[in-house]
Amino acid sequence: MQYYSTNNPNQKVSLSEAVIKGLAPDNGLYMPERIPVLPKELIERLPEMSFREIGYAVIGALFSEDLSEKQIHELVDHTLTFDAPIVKVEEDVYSLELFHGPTLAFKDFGARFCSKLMSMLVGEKSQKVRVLVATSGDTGSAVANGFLGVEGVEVIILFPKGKVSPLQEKQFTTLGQNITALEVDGVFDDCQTLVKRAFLDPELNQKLLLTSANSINIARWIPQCLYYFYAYSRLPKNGKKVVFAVPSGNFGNIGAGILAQQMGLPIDRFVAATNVNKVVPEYLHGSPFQAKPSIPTVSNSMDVGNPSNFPRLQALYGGDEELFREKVKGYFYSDEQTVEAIQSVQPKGYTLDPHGAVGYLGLKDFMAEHSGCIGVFLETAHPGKFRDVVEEALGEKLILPDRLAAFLEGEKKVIPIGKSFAEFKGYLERLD
Ligand SMILES: N[C@@H](CCOP(=O)(O)O)C(=O)O
Repeated sequence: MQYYSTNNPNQKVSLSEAVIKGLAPDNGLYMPERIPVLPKELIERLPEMSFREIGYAVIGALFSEDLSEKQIHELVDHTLTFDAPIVKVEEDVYSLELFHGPTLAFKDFGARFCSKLMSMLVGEKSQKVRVLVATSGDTGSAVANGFLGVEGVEVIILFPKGKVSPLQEKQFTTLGQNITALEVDGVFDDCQTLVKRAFLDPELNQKLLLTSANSINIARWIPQCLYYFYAYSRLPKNGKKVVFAVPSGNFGNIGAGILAQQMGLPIDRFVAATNVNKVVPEYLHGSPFQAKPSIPTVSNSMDVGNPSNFPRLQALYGGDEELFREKVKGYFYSDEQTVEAIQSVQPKGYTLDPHGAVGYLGLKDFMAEHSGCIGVFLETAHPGKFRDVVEEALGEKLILPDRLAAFLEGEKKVIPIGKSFAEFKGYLERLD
């Protein structure tokens, strides 16, 4: 299978090149040239299959031209080491809990897959691989964890100073070893711009082997489709139309859901739910797409003003805006609404995190306008990662899972930098 750049469908590369480069040289995102459709019988059999069996079938359909069956099994086994249960919150409303991995966020799936696939494809390179990552909170910790101690790889994480939750920050600034955190005096979009410029800089690429573990890289993006298949297979549908509501920032997660749908998973619609960083909901309501500076919110992982994966969503709908707006419904919410959702759902016995709360609100609004649906919202991170916000909303202390509390022990180590590319480039040029 080859992968084309969203900026030029004729610009195609192999799986290996797409993964190692991360971003296409024309600044486009790589996309599979063909989306394989799974046989109907397989979709019908999903409820009898384990998460890993589903993984072998889905990843096999996408990668079997490039990887052996053994490699596909290794990749899936390495990735799916924890569950992604669906939990009933209300009648016809389910939470897909994606926080049971090592760093308690959905990014663990993609980060684990990405690190494994990269090590398979890079092989015994004599040159050190530098993984550059921009994070608004969760990607940083998942990638740091996924690549910690991997020989021949150095991870450089750029995060916006003061704009990620204290626990998220601890998760990627305390690890040491091959993980370095750069604290950028700016917003997430500045971090994302810096890493993208580095990938396109001829001098840097002459000297260093740079790649990405953000969802711009297909190795991070594609495996996120797996939990849509799994959740669908476990949902008691009772003949109702299935809707997924996805709290969205960089829009990779919802893109992976649309990929699953186009591979034959019978999802009726998607809800793209955001905080006040609402450029995509505005587009879905008919405005032209217009990137804007990001605004800090209580759901900080979604504080993205220029979502990287927007071109990928356009590509998935073949550039048909009408179809895109028909299949994906956009909603956005203020911090007050987010906090109210956390408060109103708690008495039902379920604790939302601020991102899941935005997804829940989007799902409820969609269901109020469309009858006969059953809905799943993605709980993208554990509420404990945002304990300041959640504890204040609920007026009670949260019990942190041990593996989250353990991060509090470490000492924060960062390199502060400004948001100019010259400064970042200077830092990279000094690496040996
Ligand atoms: N929400 C993200 C921002 C980066 O997104 P990615 O999916 O492209 O890595 C974060 O938590 O860092």
